[in-house]
Amino acid sequence: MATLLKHSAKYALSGRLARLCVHSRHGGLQCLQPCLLPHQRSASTGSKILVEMDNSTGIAVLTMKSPPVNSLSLDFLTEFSISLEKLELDRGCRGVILTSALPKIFSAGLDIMEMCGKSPEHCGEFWKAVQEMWLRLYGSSMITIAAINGSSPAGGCLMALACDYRIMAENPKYSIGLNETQLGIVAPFWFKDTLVNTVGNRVAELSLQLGLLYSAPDALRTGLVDLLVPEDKVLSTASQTMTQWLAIPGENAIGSNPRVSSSKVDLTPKVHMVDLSHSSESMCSLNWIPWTCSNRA
Ligand SMILES: CC/C=C\C/C=C\C/C=C\CC/C=C/CC(=O)SCCNC(=O)CCNC(=O)[C@H](O)C(C)(C)COP(=O)(O)OP(=O)(O)OC[C@H]1O[C@@H](n2cnc3c(N)ncnc32)[C@H](O)[C@@H]1OP(=O)(O)O
Repeated sequence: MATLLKHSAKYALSGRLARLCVHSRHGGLQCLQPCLLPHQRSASTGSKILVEMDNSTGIAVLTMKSPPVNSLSLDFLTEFSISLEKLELDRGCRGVILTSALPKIFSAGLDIMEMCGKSPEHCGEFWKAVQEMWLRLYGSSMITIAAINGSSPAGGCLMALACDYRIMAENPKYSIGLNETQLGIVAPFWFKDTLVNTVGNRVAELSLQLGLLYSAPDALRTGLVDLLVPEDKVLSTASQTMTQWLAIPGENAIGSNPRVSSSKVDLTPKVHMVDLSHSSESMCSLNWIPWTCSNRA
């Protein structure tokens, strides 16, 4: 199943990303600029994402750096998916740590401005980009660890949930959760599935119905995150954890598919790209998103 998803995700993405790459060669899209650092490290940075690859460990750190709150705009999501695809294609990269460069914020979730008074075409494109981000992260054959060093509501929480493991700063001021209902939105079924896979049915049910945002300690209690550590240890703990995970036989294990993360087998919700974009268009044309309505009033 994971292989299937991975291939279908790759198929779904390759056309779009290929187009974007061609586009970028003509200068229309932000280009990731490679540069070399000492100790077998390489880095590439776009305007919203920094990717640092350590070739000696096979671990890449993908740092979101889009002030003020790393909101998931169309540009952000596109750059994110391109960065992840590049790592996926790099046979030397075996693990990705996702973190934020911003103080106090991991990601504020979907960019509210992308959902205000936009055309159905833009909404469709935006929503497709949200799906692509999720497919790419959840279906990744690399080990993915979220180093959650700040608050992470809604789509930010989804990003973390799409990773294999979540380490959060033990700051009680930081919160995380799928709070969509508090905003008058229904979390799509694949948000729900991703949450259920992590915390189980009952916790997911309560979380979604009440739109709960959990403090870091409560997130640990419910299983929404796997580990709390002091804020200044989030990244180093993520690296140590990644090293442990990478020591588990995977690529060379008997009967395994190369680089397919076994933890994801049979857990993958089925997502149909066309169905979801279609629903986003109809929701949009119905002014279903409250921000859209209030902005037009
Ligand atoms: C029409 C739709 C088209 C297609 C979609 C189709 C279907 C969709 C169907 C369903 C979608 C359901 C899924 C939704 C998932 C989501 O992610 S919805 C977004 C939810 N996000 C939030 O609710 C986060 C809101 N923000 C916060 O809680 C806080 O800002 C945060 C804790 C992140 C940070 O707090 P703080 O440090 O105090 O900062 P400020 O609140 O002062 O914010 C600083 C500036 O950042 C701006 N900002 C905050 N969040 C967002 C955001 N999500 N998008 C864009 N901008 C954001 C905020 O306005 C401040 O800006 P300013 O300084 O005032 O200019």
